[in-house]
Amino acid sequence: TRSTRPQRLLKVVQKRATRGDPQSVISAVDHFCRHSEWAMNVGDEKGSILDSVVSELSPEKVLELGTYCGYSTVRIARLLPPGARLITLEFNADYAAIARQVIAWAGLEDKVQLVEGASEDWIPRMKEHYGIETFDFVFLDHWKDRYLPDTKLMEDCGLLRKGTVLLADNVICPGFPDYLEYVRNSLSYKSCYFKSHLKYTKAEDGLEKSVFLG
Ligand SMILES: O=C(NCCO)c1cc(-c2ccc(F)cc2)cc(O)c1O
Ligand SMILES: [Mg+2]
Repeated sequence: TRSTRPQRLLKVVQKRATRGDPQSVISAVDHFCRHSEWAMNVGDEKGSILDSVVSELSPEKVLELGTYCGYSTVRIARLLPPGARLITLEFNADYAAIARQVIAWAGLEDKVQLVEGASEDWIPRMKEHYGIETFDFVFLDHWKDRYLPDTKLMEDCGLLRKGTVLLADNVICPGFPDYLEYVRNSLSYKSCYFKSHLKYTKAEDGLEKSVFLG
């Protein structure tokens, strides 16, 4: 049977990128998406906004919701200080299998814990399973109708602290109106919009950065 798009993306990474070199993995995926097939990763333009937010924060404890093929996982993990940890949750087993190999090819497996399963099942277990008190940075890039319930769940589980930064992909496309309304109107968040484009296209998209005020 025909290979899947994530499988073809992994092949390109293993063919074009150098083992242990995260930047070459990023470039290989960008090349694949720009010249071969569109894929739903954050892309290079929004990716550099993600890079600047992570670099500025230098977070110790990071949560990513929605791994897909591991592109943003690699973008984030390559910028983390020594000893920092990234936990990434992926519901789709096929995506998780590919992402593990992409993360390993980048040589970042020591910084990244990929957890397969539903975010609503795993968020309540972060403390007991992974010894996490609170997260410094959360990247939301999973099912758009899960952004708001999972954010409320993180609040209820005490996983956010004063100053925790939430960065959400896809403000416009596919979009998440309920989450946007919440973080922009809640007194518990200071929110701002980084305008960009849907990866490798002219369509507008953007990232919403929201700081939890406690
Ligand atoms: O569903 C998404 N993510 C969760 C599953 O991994 C997702 C979708 C799209 C997208 C798709 C189809 C289209 F026409 C436009 C955008 C883009 C993204 O950045 C995304 O994260
Ligand atoms: Mg996205």
